[in-house]
Amino acid sequence: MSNSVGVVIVAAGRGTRMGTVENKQYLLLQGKPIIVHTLEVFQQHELISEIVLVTGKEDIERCREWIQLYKLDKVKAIVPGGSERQHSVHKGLLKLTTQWVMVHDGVRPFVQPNEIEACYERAKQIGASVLAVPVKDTIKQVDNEGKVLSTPDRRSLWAIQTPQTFRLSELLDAYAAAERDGFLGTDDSSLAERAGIPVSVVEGSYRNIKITTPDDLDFAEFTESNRGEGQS
Ligand SMILES: Nc1ccn([C@@H]2O[C@H](COP(=O)(O)OP(=O)(O)OP(=O)(O)O)[C@@H](O)[C@H]2O)c(=O)n1
Ligand SMILES: C[C@](O)(CO)[C@H](O)COP(=O)(O)O
Repeated sequence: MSNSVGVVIVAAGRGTRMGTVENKQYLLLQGKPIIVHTLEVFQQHELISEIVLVTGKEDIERCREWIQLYKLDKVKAIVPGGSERQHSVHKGLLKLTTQWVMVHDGVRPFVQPNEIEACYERAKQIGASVLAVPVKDTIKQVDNEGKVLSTPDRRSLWAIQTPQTFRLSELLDAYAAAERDGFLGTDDSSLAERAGIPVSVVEGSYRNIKITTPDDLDFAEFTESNRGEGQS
């Protein structure tokens, strides 16, 4: 239990922006479901002792079969998700028994082992951490009619990824508070921030994409087929 690290991998989304019949987390990348690629990164990491996988209720059985087939023996539970990502994460958190938790999107298969380690080290120092990259484009705030309202200073803007790392007890409290207050966030850190938990960014890689739209699949195929050929 002391300094043990578990991970909740959420894969209960519908993938509406991808628009495929098959849910995007189960599409094949080099012959293997995307969710299996993601699970393998954490299965193979020495820091991680437990994995909780959150999926659609109708997908639990096939996920169980893949877990057997690919020998993913760190997966301690497969739980059905909720209607929003936040609900899915919450259900997963309730199954973990470790001191620390990483929350990771099932559709981010390109996270690197050294990034996982850096996230954990920073969380131990600060309280919590999120993997992120500085934004490369100029960002504008725009109103509903398309009128530009402002141009925030890019130097303070980061695009946030996963994993996001917390003390499990603190994140559970933050989730309970969000539910009580009816707060819905698009990431886990936003719940921690409103609970007063200090969060630090860890600079990651632009390759750690969330596979969201069809163009992301082209990138994913390219990256996976070039693995081991100079790609980190
Ligand atoms: N109710 C939900 C919604 C999302 N997720 C998971 O959260 C991650 C990030 O969500 P996103 O990529 O936006 O997935 P979807 O919600 O599936 O996509 P979309 O918004 O296009 O429908 C994904 O691994 C997704 O499966 C989840 O577990 N439960
Ligand atoms: C958690 C996340 O991946 C960080 O970028 C992202 O916020 C998930 O948001 P989505 O709207 O569910 O894609």
